[in-house]
Amino acid sequence: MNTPPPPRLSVRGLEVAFGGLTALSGVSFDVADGETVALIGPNGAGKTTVFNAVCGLVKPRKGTVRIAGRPASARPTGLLKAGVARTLQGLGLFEHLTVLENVLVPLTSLRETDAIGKARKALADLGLEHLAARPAGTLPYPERKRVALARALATDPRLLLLDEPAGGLGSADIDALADTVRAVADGGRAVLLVEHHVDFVMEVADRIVVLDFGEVIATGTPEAVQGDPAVEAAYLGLEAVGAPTAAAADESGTA
Ligand SMILES: Nc1ncnc2c1ncn2[C@@H]1O[C@H](COP(=O)(O)OP(=O)(O)OP(=O)(O)O)[C@@H](O)[C@H]1O
Repeated sequence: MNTPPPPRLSVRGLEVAFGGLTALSGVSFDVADGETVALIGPNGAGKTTVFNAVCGLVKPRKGTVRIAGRPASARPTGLLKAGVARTLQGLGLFEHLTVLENVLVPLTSLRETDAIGKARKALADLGLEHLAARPAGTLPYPERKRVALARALATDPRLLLLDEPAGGLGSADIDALADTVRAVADGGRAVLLVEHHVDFVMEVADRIVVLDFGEVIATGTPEAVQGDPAVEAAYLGLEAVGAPTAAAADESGTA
């Protein structure tokens, strides 16, 4: 009998503490090849900490993170080798380098011509080729955000981690981003994203994992999660699944 291959990403029983604060407790979920999973939850729920644990930036007190069945590496080169790429909330671009040079940064281990070919293809895929020679810092925010995504995609990741990819974008850019994410997953890659933008999550996610106070309170399709009473309660009575703003949280606290 053939054993099925392990999931691209498998998180099991993750527990992370910062001093006396338990930021994550018993967090488990998988992401399969070709699947887009969104991690959502109110502010401070632990979403970024999950990302950081997957990338080895925080050390779990308990639990495991496996990439295609192997323990995840804590080193950037190890992650690259394991086919993991991540975009950052702060983008992390080198503002004085050109767009092309930024996309080349994770490709330094390749022969120069191969690296340039991959970088140019990633830029072309995201409609950025004409901006290749521009210093990244001179571009408007949506373009800079696309450069960061191109840099991650240029590495041909098997697992793409997106930290608030829709944040700060207008609706046209969000639609284009949704197309890109769908194309990435349709190409067989696994995508894990942290996102506050409800409509975007509902559109691109195959599955949603909802965190609250560091624990998974629901997992399922966007439709299932949207109607889950525990999720509604976590969002303090907001009508739909989404990130409560500070104002919304205050209002519900005084309601
Ligand atoms: N380096 C750290 N040191 C101490 N506490 C931390 C650290 N990083 C996160 N925390 C705490 O861990 C908890 C989870 O934080 P995390 O940033 O993962 O939440 P989040 O769901 O990503 O929130 P947001 O939506 O606001 O980005 C919070 O209580 C936060 O204050």
